[in-house]
Amino acid sequence: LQWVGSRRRSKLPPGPYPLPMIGNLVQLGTKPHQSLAHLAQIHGPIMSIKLGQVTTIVVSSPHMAKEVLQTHDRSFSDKAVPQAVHVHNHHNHSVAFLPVSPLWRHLRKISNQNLFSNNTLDSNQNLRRNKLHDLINDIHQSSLLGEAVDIGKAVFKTSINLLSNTMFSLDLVHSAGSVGDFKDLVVNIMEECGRPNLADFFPVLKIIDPQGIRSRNSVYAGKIIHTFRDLIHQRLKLREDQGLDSNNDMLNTLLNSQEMNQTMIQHLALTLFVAGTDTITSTLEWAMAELVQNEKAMSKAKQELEEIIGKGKPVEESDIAKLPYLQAVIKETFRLHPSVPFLVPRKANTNVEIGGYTIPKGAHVLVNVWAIGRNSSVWENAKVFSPERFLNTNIDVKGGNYELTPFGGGRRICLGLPLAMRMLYLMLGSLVNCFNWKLEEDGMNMNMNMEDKFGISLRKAEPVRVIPEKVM
Ligand code: HEM
Repeated sequence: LQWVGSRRRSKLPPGPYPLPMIGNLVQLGTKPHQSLAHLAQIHGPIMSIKLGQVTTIVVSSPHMAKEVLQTHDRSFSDKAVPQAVHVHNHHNHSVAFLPVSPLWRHLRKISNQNLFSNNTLDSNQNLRRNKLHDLINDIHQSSLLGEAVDIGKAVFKTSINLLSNTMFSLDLVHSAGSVGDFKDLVVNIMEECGRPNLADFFPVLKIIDPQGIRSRNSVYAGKIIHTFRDLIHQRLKLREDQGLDSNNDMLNTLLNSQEMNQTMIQHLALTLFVAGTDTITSTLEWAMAELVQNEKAMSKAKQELEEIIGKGKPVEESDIAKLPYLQAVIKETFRLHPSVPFLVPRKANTNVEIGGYTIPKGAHVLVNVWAIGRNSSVWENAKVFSPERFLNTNIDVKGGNYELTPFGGGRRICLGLPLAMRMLYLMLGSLVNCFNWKLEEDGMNMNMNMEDKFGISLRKAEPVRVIPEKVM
């Protein structure tokens, strides 16, 4: 491994330079977002690290993020596809990993039309309302029993069933008990994709798969793909028996599309389910963790909800625009705990000059949004959870404010952003307005472990377990 430094006007890689801190090298494997943020404080907002045959550029300032995501979007719009994704030919089918190409455009368009456009989302609000009510009922049952709720599990069940209803018109997870299996598969996939893999840096190791990452991921992804394959077969049988498909869902549309075959549908579903469930779950876990420890923010959020929609009621999508404090809580959660801390790594498709450096063609480019969110020259009291900082600003998360880009930006911006935002507001607002919460251990909202765990996404290392009390 070579630390090749961050000198201005240098053509990268000019090194090698000695790595400044061995501790950081060790940490690179387990907490790369933190150690690279630390190195950025010393070496500036653009760094280059060469491991094996791969040069990785890490940018850590809003200005550099803008260079990558907007100014040179075209040059950085392909993805650096990890070996972990080379399973079941997923890299050749997934909208998240395909290079910008006619197939990628088609998959984005068909997903937008059927899932994410404002018209579609407005027309299937009822689905989300129903799944939200299931969530509130589950939590109400726990409150009657005085049981703690594992927020991650509860939210994961809601997210996955919401997606499975939109796509397949059914609940994929029925009981709280069966959430674990599917959640474990998704979490394992994210962890394997984020794990440093020697085969990504030394191509000669690709066949050997020395850490077993590809082979484990093949098993996890295979299980999910089989589930979707069975669902597609059941639907085809139904269409054959009944002569028509009365389900008004995404599967119906995809099966009718000349441009999609069954394999493409399975991989699209895998991409959307994995990308969409882990990110939403971890964001809500962090938001609840911050709120239960921050009495002032929690009571302000409750007060706003009570005034605008009424005490103890679930949030409706039409309420969202009237809830600035809730919106600020979500933004503040994204600032401190972006669920995809480096975005999905990009790959330079040509030599590009940014900020005085030449990024070589083929280099991997990471935008450290975690570091940007905690940078004290960008944010006042950067370490403090304070939703108020967003109350009188126009900063939003839609890819135009480079100090806050949890969904990325440019043409590869998160496809699921419009759905994600609706789900986050609905779930967080309703959890806050329908229940009072205290920590499981002793009710003292002081000592929650706020350590994170890096996969490709950043989750809480320990689950958030909190005891609900129904608001009457
Ligand atoms: C809190 C929620 C979410 C966060 C923070 C998030 C974040 C991200 C990020 C950072 C990227 C990479 C963007 C870039 O490289 O510029 C991405 C891509 C993507 N996301 Fe999300 N995401 C979320 C929810 C969802 C949901 C709900 C879905 C779908 C159901 C989804 C589907 C996708 C897809 C398909 C891509 C790949 C797009 C492409 O490469 O063209 N995401 N997301």
